[in-house]
Amino acid sequence: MSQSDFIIIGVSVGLALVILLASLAFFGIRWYEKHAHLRRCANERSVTTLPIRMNGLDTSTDFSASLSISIASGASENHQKNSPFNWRSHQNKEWLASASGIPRYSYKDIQKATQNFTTLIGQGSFGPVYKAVMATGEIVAVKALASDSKQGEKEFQTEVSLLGRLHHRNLVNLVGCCVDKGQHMLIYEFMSNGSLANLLYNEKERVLDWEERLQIALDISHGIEYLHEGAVPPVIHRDLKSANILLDGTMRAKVADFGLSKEEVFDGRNSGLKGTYGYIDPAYISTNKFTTKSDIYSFGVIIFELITAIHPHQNLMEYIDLASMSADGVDEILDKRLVGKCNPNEVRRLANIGHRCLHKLQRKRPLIGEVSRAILKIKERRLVKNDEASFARSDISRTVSLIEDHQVELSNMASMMERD
Ligand SMILES: Nc1ncnc2c1ncn2[C@@H]1O[C@H](COP(=O)(O)OP(=O)(O)OP(=O)(O)O)[C@@H](O)[C@H]1O
Repeated sequence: MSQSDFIIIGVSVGLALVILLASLAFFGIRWYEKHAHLRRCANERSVTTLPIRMNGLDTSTDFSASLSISIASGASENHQKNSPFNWRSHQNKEWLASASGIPRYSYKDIQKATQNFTTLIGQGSFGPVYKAVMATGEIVAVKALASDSKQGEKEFQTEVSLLGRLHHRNLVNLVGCCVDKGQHMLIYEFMSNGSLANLLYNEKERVLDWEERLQIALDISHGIEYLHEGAVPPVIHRDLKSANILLDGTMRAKVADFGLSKEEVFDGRNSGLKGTYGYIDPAYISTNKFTTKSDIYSFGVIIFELITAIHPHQNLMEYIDLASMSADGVDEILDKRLVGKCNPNEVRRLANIGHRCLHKLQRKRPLIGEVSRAILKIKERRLVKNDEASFARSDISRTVSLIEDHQVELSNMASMMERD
């Protein structure tokens, strides 16, 4: 090999090495940039999908399990006490409202909108509820936290954090809040037809017909479906009951009272269990584990309230057990005011869904998506039947008009023959 060959080989190897090093450097930089970008995206995503923070402390440490609305546990209470961002501090209140994206109103705004708090429409465990007309003309409901309510303070915080990110047509929307002059108030869209409990049990109210009840069941189911399967992380309501279902001016139902579940006293002792007597999943009472299937149980109770108009405090469970003994057992417990005014097959189908929701084993209860589909099917069957009926009706009218045409032709022919 000549010297020039060595030079050529040397230069080639050198060039190849330079190209290799340059490529390595290029791909190295690209790889680093890509990963840095992914890390940035992941951080942004964790902020948007896990936006619930308590007292300035991120509560999103373990969201592998469903987030319950009563996240204000003893542990978080300790955080509250120890945190430099104690929620009572002014800065944190500002942060809470602005971070949740909920508009904040001053005490004066609310005072004016409620005509100096003279428009009382109800009283809950959270405090009084007022009807209000905001400066924009929007009609709203204002829940004022009773100043002596410790439980309410936690619930207020949960409600603002949670509802700031939850929006669905079957959830009562939080449209604002007020943290001013030592007062805490939640502002909701106004539900002019009040609660389902009032409509079912107040004799002064008009009777809800079967179609309305079926639609209400479907609306509630869609609201829960959004909480369990649409929200990230999933949300368990924990206090589903007919008093927490509100109806708007067109009788569409929405689920209300997130974060407002209260502790119930059992057997005279504070058991620490959350929810309302008559609606609580018995499996939760024995295991202390509240899952989405516990909400399903409470919804099962509401389904039977819709069918029977019997309140859970009036032995509803015993009636349900009786009804479960035969396929048409539910006919016996159907709201008297609906007898002869609804399709018994539809009632039985809805009762069947209710029974499945009330199964004593949580794992045997359906998921909410399945419940929604089953209720929708009842409504769809009716539509198909109506279509068939109208189709049959249109068939008859077509036949009648054909006969009429033939009659006209025959009489024409007869008159022609007469003429001939
Ligand atoms: N957004 C709203 N629009 C119209 N009325 C409302 C609204 N929210 C609550 N109300 C009415 O105010 C009353 C009290 O409601 P609130 O949710 O405070 O208590 P509750 O659900 O009845 O009971 P608890 O607090 O014990 O669960 C109810 O009669 C309800 O009909």
